[in-house]
Amino acid sequence: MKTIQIITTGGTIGMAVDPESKGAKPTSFSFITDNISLFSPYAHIQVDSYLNIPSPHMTLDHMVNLAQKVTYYLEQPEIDGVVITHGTDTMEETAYYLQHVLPKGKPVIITGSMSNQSEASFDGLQNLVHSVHIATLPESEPHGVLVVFQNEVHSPIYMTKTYPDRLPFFESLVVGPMAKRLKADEFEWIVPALDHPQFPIQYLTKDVVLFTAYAGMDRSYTDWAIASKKDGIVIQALGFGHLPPAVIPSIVEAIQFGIPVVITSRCAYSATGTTYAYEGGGKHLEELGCILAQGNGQKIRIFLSMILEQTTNLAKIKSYFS
Ligand SMILES: NC(=O)C[C@H](N)C(=O)O
Repeated sequence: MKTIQIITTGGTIGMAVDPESKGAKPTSFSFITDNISLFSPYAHIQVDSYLNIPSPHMTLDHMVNLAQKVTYYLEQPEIDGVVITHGTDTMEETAYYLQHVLPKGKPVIITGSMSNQSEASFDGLQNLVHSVHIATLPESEPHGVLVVFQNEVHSPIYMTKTYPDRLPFFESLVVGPMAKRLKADEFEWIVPALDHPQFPIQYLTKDVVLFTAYAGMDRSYTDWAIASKKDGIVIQALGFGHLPPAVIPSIVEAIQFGIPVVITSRCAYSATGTTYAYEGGGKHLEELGCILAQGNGQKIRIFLSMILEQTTNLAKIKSYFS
């Protein structure tokens, strides 16, 4: 029988309705030990009640400390895999970070819930049992970090929270889920493990900001980023990666100051390209020294933060995005 280490960080899965405020707040994870018999067909579990915070409270420091804790457990010969509970709001950022920094070999699964423990629809127990099961499967091993939610298994590279209030909650836009749980304990593995760079970093010390472009945007956000000496700027630009002309002089200044400016798209199916040469078009932005990136803004921000721990050379930074 395999041993799976559960690490709690919080999220709705660790919440119940607070009688005073009548809203969901962090409570305990005792539902795990109360339901141990549901886990025992798959694995022996150990629970590290590490944190119980809502995921909007997650910081880069939390992610770094979590990665260190997960690494510690992965290094223990008696531990076969790790399952992390996490709030769904920023789950994609933490999952993406962990995927790029953790050693490969043993599965690491991230899960949570959309209903809290006071609701009849509480989905945390099911998601957690499925996650423990998936952490024991050899098919999970090449993937490294996976997100398990509502009978689907996702890659942190593509999964994103698409609906805050209804199914499917999470989707892997472009590729779809890596695997689906078809019925009791049967899985269909659909997409092979994806390639991605590994960063041998211990810390995230850089301050990278993320803006969304809009019709009529001016240079005030980017000017503020320059004046505040931010280490990097990511802009979810319009369409295929385009910006209003009023932003451009500030972008030029940022690049002159050595601040990398990374352009992604505010479209749900985010992609950028050099189709347009007009002022602020993708071709023009690239000529100015902007880096065109594929992926959503919140993940590109984590990606740039990791790269900046390795290099601040603009050409080298750009090579990570090719
Ligand atoms: N479903 C959830 O977990 C949402 C919650 N606001 C969180 O991210 O912590």
